[in-house]
Amino acid sequence: MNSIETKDVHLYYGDFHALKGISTALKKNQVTAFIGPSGCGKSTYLRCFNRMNDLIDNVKITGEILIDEVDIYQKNIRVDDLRKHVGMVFQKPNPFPKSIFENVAYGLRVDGISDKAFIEERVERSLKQAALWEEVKDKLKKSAFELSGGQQQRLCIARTLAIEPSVVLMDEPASALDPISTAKIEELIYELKKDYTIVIVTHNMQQAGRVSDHTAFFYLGELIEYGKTKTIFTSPKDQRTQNYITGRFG
Ligand SMILES: Nc1ncnc2c1ncn2[C@@H]1O[C@H](COP(=O)(O)OP(=O)(O)OP(=O)(O)O)[C@@H](O)[C@H]1O
Repeated sequence: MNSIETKDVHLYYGDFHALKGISTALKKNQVTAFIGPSGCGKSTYLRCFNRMNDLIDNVKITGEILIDEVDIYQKNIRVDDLRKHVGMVFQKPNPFPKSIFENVAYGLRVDGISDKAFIEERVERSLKQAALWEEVKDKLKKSAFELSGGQQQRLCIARTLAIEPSVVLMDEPASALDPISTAKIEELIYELKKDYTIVIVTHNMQQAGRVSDHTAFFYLGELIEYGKTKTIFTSPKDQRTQNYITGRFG
């Protein structure tokens, strides 16, 4: 079953044609990695899935994007609801200036939930899912800024999970982290796919190889090749994919 399906997606930043007719079907409960040289459109395409590009002036998008069979660019879509369904984790951890607990509870409170026991249960569950609970359970009232970078990133993941999205988008989630924190995030991604569909942008090809089931290779705004990660890395069909994965450019 597919979680994300796109048909002939084009995106323009003003006159600049950044995405050139991208069609894909990304499977549910799988990890898909987007790879490709800098500036090829990976993040732009990822940001289409929760309409983050709406925030940028002068952007024009054509084509169709369905998430869990709903056309997310239809007129009657509420973007707030879409972003609950499609969560996002950014490159740099961006916790709020609040306690660890309140960071995770934030989305629930914004949603109008006030049941204390419910919130406590959901915060604990989300921190456990993000493999952070054991490290923070005795200091939930402390500021999120007291955590290490890697812990802050797992906190941001917990914050995203707390509102029970179906899809989690990750834009280079480990690129600002040390190797041990990176390994933790990778393990976590692997675990999370049981419950979520995950799309990750990464520059790190070993990482794509370790965490993803499917890989999409982008070049100059086009999707060049998409398939099982193993196949893309061992026997790509397109010469450009071959050149990229063997380090000949990018
Ligand atoms: N807000 C914007 N306004 C104008 N052009 C943009 C904007 N954001 C991105 N671009 C351009 O669109 C193209 C694709 O950028 P994008 O960030 O999606 O690439 P990327 O593959 O994610 O790159 P990187 O790996 O370096 O993050 C680039 O040429 C970039 O300069």
